[in-house]
Amino acid sequence: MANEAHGRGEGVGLGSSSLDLSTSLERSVQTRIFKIIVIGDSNVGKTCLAFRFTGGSFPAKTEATIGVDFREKAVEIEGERIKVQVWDTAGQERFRKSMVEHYYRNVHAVVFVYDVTKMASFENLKTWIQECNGHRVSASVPRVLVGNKCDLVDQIQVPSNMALKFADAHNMLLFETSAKDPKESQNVDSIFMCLACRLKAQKSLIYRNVEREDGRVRLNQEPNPKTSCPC
Ligand SMILES: Nc1nc2c(ncn2[C@@H]2O[C@H](COP(=O)(O)OP(=O)(O)OP(=O)(O)O)[C@@H](O)[C@H]2O)c(=O)[nH]1
Ligand SMILES: [Mg+2]
Repeated sequence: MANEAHGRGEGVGLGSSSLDLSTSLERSVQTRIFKIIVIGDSNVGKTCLAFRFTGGSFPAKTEATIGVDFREKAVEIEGERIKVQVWDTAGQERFRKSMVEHYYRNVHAVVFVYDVTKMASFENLKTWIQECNGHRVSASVPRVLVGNKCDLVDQIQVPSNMALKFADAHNMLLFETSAKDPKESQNVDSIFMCLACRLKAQKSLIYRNVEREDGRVRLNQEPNPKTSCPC
């Protein structure tokens, strides 16, 4: 595993000038990019989870996310180098409303987060799922549920069996973890790695056969042969 990148977007545009387009397309021929969005109430720990996965640590201080923060990490799965692009979204309505369309556009996987010490954040998952469905995110887009802040053992309000039932009903895997506890860091990694493995095993996203016609670059999508997902 290597390489971390980070940026902030209020107007969203990971690519930059058209001059760079050809180069970035060439690069995407070699490296697939999986866009994973992290959704949930404010203060549940979305930023900390994204930071733990991409940066390997717990941030000393966070502020409410405004718009979206992008973090990227290059990983290797079965010999293939893949970029996992984590879109860490704002939970607060006032910081997110102009951005929502961007979050869901071409998304490859969704991570729903609640705080195990706040029942309201679990109950609000229904609203987050509705929003996601309302943006025509296909049923084939993998989704996982993450209960964060498990280190606060004395304050847990959401029992595991309740979360598991909800996850089952929505066809999601459940991860209960802590962005803060260093012992949980592998568990946090496995949230994103599991999704990346599933995405790798799906058809999709692979761009081969870059063709140039009249100076224009065209990319053909090809199905990827099935690979096994470890989770
Ligand atoms: N104890 C504990 N605190 C956590 C954990 N994860 C995050 N926090 C704390 O929870 C607060 C909110 O964390 P953020 O990651 O900023 O929350 P967020 O979901 O990104 O919030 P918005 O950006 O407003 O949507 C911060 O004070 C973190 O330090 C955790 O696993 N355990
Ligand atoms: Mg945040």
